[in-house]
Order: sequence, then C-alpha cells, then structure tokens
Amino acid sequence: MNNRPVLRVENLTTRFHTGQGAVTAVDGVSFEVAPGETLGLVGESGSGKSVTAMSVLGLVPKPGRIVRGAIELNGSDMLTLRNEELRRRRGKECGMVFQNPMTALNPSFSVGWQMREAITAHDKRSDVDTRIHRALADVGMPDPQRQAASFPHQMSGGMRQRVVIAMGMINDPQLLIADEPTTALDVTIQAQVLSLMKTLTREHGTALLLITHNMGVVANMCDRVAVMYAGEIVEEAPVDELFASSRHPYTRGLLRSIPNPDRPRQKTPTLPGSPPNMAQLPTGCRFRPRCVFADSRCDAHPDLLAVADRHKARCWKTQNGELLTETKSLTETTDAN
Ligand SMILES: Nc1ncnc2c1ncn2[C@@H]1O[C@H](COP(=O)(O)OP(=O)(O)OP(=O)(O)O)[C@@H](O)[C@H]1O
Repeated sequence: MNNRPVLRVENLTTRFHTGQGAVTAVDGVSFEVAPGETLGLVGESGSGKSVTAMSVLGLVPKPGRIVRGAIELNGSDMLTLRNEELRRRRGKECGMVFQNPMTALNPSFSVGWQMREAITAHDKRSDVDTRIHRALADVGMPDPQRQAASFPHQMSGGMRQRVVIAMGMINDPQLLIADEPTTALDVTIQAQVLSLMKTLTREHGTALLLITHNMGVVANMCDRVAVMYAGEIVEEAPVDELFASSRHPYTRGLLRSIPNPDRPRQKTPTLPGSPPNMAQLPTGCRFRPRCVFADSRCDAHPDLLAVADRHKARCWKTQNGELLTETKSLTETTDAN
C-alpha cells in the first residue's frame, strides 16, 4: 500500500508586504494529508487558513509571496513547477471548491460548457458528455442533461455549489481543497452539501483539506484537525482526541463556542478578545493576551510539540504535562439576559 501523503506542507511561510509593514499570514506551517483522509483546518477569521490553501494551489494574490517552505503534491515539489505545469497538475490532481460558487462559475457560459473545459484541459478522451452527465448525477442534480445546458444564474445557490463540487471532482483528483464551502449557503442547504462532499470523497477515496471556522462541521466531517491562530498551527490531533482532550487554550475556547443545536435560543458563548493585528504580533505566545492560563513562561514563543500520540500543541503548560482545567472564563456570554 502507498502510504505517501497526498499533500505534504513543510515550514510554509507566506508574507504580504503592505503599507503597514510585512504581514506573515502563514508562519512556518507544516502538515500532511494522507490518501483518503479529511484534514480540517480551523480557526477564527484572519488566522491564515485561506492563505495556506492559496499557497498550496499556487494562487497567492499579490502582494503576497511564499518566502519559505516546501509543498509536495503526490511527491512533486509544487514550488519549482513552471506555471503551465502547475495549472495542469492543479486541475488534475487537486480539485478546489471555494466559498462563493459565483466566483468559480462564469455567468456567460452553460454549466456543461464549463465542465467540458475543466475536463478537456486535462484529458482528451471522447466520452466527455457522458462524464459530465455522470458527474452532475453524482452530486444529486436531477435531469443532468437539462442541467448541463443551464446557466449558473438559472440555479439556486445550493445547486451552483453542487456544480462546483462536480467540477472539482470531475478529473477524479487525489485531493480536494474546500475553503468554507457552505458559508454562503442557507443553513438548511449547508448540511446537504457537506454530506454530499463526504459521500463523494469517501466513494472516490479522495483526500479532503477542509477549511472552516465551524467546529460542528469539523466534528461531522474530519478525521484529523489542525487549529490555526495568528498564522501558526497551535494544535493538531485526530478529531476524537481533539474534542475529548484539547491541549491548547484556544482550541478549548473554540470548542466551548459551538452552538448547542438542542437549545437554539440559548446565547452561544464566545472567546473573549480578538485575534492580534498581524502587523504587530505580541512577543512570546501569540495567544497570551487572550489566555486565562498564561503565566511567565508565555513570554517566550512556544514550539508545536508532541503532547500525546499523534497529538501536538503549541503551549508551555500542556507541553509540561499539565492539563487544562475547565474554567468558565475561557469564554464569555455577552447577552446579560
Ligand atoms: N490580499 C492581502 N493583502 C494583505 N494581507 C492579506 C491579504 N490576504 C490576506 N492577508 C493577511 O493574511 C491574514 C490571513 O488571511 P486569511 O484569509 O488566510 O485568513 P482566514 O483564516 O482564511 O480567514 P477568513 O475565514 O476570514 O477567510 C489576514 O489577517 C491578513 O492579515
């Protein structure tokens, strides 16, 4: 059996030079995704999740630039490939699904035409129409022939995102990268689209890098989780282990902030404070200003180190074998009623 990771990211560092100075949006990030595995990349807005995905896809927007690190897709170094080869490999070996389906679809062309482009860019086989109709049927589109002739604006948001997933999967890639794939959809449609992605990736043995800020989505979808804060991974563990025994105060706070579906009217607690300004990071531990467990050790910047089997955390306290005691002040509930 081939145990080589589909994706290996090593010490990835991506920087933006802005008017306010240099912002290292992704700072020394390393992770792997195994064949068929779903890795969740979670964290609050601005933590560097999307820039990590863009870096892997070779799509970092200017003025951003990868300044260090290695990215291997199926063992090939993606940072040394020429643009044309990068585009070819990206579409064939790595599909992508972004938050807003309208940015992925061209309003001027039929869905079938766009899917044909996605295929023929990589494969010259003649059974293209059959493949398009099968791909649309696979994502639950009724009457695939008619849908292929439709234009994006004739479809609902949920249907459009199904088309984008069908396009992402049409070359049967080994890896699918999905960045907040359901955030732009109605709550009722979100669960359907996620369940569809789970079924499809399982059936095809596709690895999934799923970016989300929603821990509930992580619980339902992922095998393993990497938690990002201020450009760094602060914790990484199999999903059950993370939910049962998180070892970073930030993760613990995120887990406390999951809405309770049985009590929809109850105000959900939130993490106090906000993430740091990326142009002026605090010295030492980046989470320190928000951390209820901080002490003098946190003046120094902690590394991401093993705390248990397949479990790493970037926290002085738990790296020394201490556990995080439950404390209410991890989160706050702003509604006084
Ligand atoms: N085009 C850009 N120009 C300058 N800085 C940028 C740009 N894009 C991202 N950044 C910086 O990178 C940081 C990380 O952004 P990123 O989009 O990866 O966060 P995220 O975790 O995906 O958040 P969100 O869920 O809101 O997309 C931002 O806080 C910002 O400082």
